[in-house]
Amino acid sequence: MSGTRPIVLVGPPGAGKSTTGRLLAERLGVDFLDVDEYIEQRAGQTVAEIFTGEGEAAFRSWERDAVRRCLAERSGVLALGGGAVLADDTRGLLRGHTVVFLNVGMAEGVRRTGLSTARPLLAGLNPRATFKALLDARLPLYREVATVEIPTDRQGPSEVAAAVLAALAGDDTRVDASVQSDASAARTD
Ligand SMILES: Nc1ncnc2c1ncn2[C@@H]1O[C@H](COP(=O)(O)OP(=O)(O)OP(=O)(O)O)[C@@H](O)[C@H]1O
Ligand SMILES: O=C(O)C1=C[C@@H](O)[C@@H](O)[C@H](O)C1
Ligand SMILES: [Mg+2]
Repeated sequence: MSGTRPIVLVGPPGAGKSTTGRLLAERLGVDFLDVDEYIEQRAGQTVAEIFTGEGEAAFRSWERDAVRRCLAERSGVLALGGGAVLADDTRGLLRGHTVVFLNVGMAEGVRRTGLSTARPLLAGLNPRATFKALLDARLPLYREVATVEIPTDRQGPSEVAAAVLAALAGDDTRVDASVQSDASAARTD
C-alpha cells in the first residue's frame, strides 16, 4: 500500500484501535502504525511519562506533530491516540482520508481500560465519570472526521476487523453500525 493514504482509526480509549488495527493491517497485508508508539519512540518516553513530566498540553503538541508526519509519510493502517481528534488542525488534516471510528460505550470502555496504568487521563478516582465526560466531549469530534463508524461493545477484535473490512468494501449487509452505535453512545451504564 506504499504511496497510498493510510486507513485511519479513531475512537475512545479501549475501543480497540491498537488491537483491531493490528488485525486489520494483517488481514489487508499492509503495515500498522500506532501513533502513541510512534510518539514514544520519538520522545524516548512513554505517553504516561510525557503526561507526568511535561503535562497534557506538551503531549498534545507531540501528538499533533506526530499525526501530521504519519498522515503525510505512512500508508497501511494508522491508529491515532484517543484524544488526537481534539486538535482542530488534526481534524482538518483528516479530511479526504478513510477514517474508521471504533466506538465503545462507557461501561465496556471502562472495563477494557480499567486495569491499565498506561492511560493517564483515566487514572483518577472515578474512571466511569471521567470516561463519560470524555465520550460526551469527543463523540461529535469522532463523528465529524469519520467516514465509517463501527460499534465494538458486543463483538471481539476479530469480528470488529471483519466489520471494518466489510464496511470499507461497501458491504453494508454485515454492518449495522448506525443502530448499534447509537445504542452504545446513549448508554451510560
Ligand atoms: N472488540 C473488543 N472486544 C473485547 N476486548 C477488546 C476489544 N477491542 C479491544 N479489546 C481489549 O481492550 C483493551 C484495550 O484495547 P486497545 O489498547 O486496542 O484500545 P485502544 O483503542 O488502542 O486504546 P487507547 O486509545 O488507550 O490506545 C485491550 O486489552 C484489548 O485486548
Ligand atoms: O484519550 C486520550 O486522550 C488518550 C488516549 C491514548 O491513546 C493516549 O494518546 C493518551 O493516553 C491520551
Ligand atoms: Mg491504543
